[in-house]
Amino acid sequence: MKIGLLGYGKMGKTIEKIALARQHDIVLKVDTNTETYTLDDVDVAIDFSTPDAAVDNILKCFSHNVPVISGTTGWLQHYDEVVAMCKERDGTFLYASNFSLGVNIFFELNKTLSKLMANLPEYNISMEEIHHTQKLDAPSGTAISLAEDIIKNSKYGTWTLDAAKTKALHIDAKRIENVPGTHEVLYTSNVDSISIKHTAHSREGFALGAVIAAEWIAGKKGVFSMKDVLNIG
Ligand SMILES: NC(=O)C1=CN([C@@H]2O[C@H](COP(=O)(O)OP(=O)(O)OC[C@H]3O[C@@H](n4cnc5c(N)ncnc54)[C@H](OP(=O)(O)O)[C@@H]3O)[C@@H](O)[C@H]2O)C=CC1
Ligand SMILES: O=C(O)C1=N[C@H](C(=O)O)C[C@H](O)C1
Repeated sequence: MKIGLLGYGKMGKTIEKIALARQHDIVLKVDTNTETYTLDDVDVAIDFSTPDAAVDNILKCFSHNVPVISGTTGWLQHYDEVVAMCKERDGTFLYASNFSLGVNIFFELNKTLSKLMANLPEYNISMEEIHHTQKLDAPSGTAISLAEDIIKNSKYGTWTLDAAKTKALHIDAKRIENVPGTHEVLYTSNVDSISIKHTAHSREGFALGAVIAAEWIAGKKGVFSMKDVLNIG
């Protein structure tokens, strides 16, 4: 498969390594030094760019009839518009806040735990996410996905980064040098605590998931998620 990388930073380079090992060709690498480029030779584009760049990159793929996988976070306020545009253009699109198999299992654990805890308001819920210091967005896209699933079954109507807002689900977003991505959900009552935690040891799990999604999506039309790819949940 001929893959185009829209974003050739930490993730783009990790994806390149894994895609080459799986016998794919990288025919395009785009970063801020790229002045113009064509998608003519690309079978599937993989966007791991920046919150400001992602929407234009994805729409450009729809215009050129190229299936696109996006893992860029921090642009989700435009998700519904992008989905509508994909349908209008009969395009192919898959977004995931986290492509790793482990986190997608963790998403299912989080949903199950939140349902079990739904009628136990004596537990306060909080979350922590830790990432490297170059990360542009906070909280992480993964933390937002986890929070949205918790909120559906809890006393909290929304999430917040502000610990003083005790009526909202607090997400503590920490930035520490070289941390690839850690997420924890914590339930605490007066008598005990329950927590679930996922720790990424490198970026390879995210990159492998994105390449598997690109392999899976080739030849398909529509809007998909990692649940479709992994057949879980
Ligand atoms: N969903 C998931 O599983 C994961 C998602 N992410 C997300 O992926 C994104 C990228 O992460 P990461 O690789 O660590 O970030 P980096 O900052 O290392 O890389 C971003 C890349 O995007 C490039 N870029 C900037 N503007 C554009 C543009 N207009 N078009 C194309 N490329 C552009 C940058 O160029 P230059 O190098 O010239 O600045 C850089 O190469 C983030 O949003 C992050 O949150 C990260 C890991 C996993
Ligand atoms: O920026 C990162 O590095 C990561 N971003 C994603 C997110 O925002 O959830 C996924 C992963 O945690 C790494």
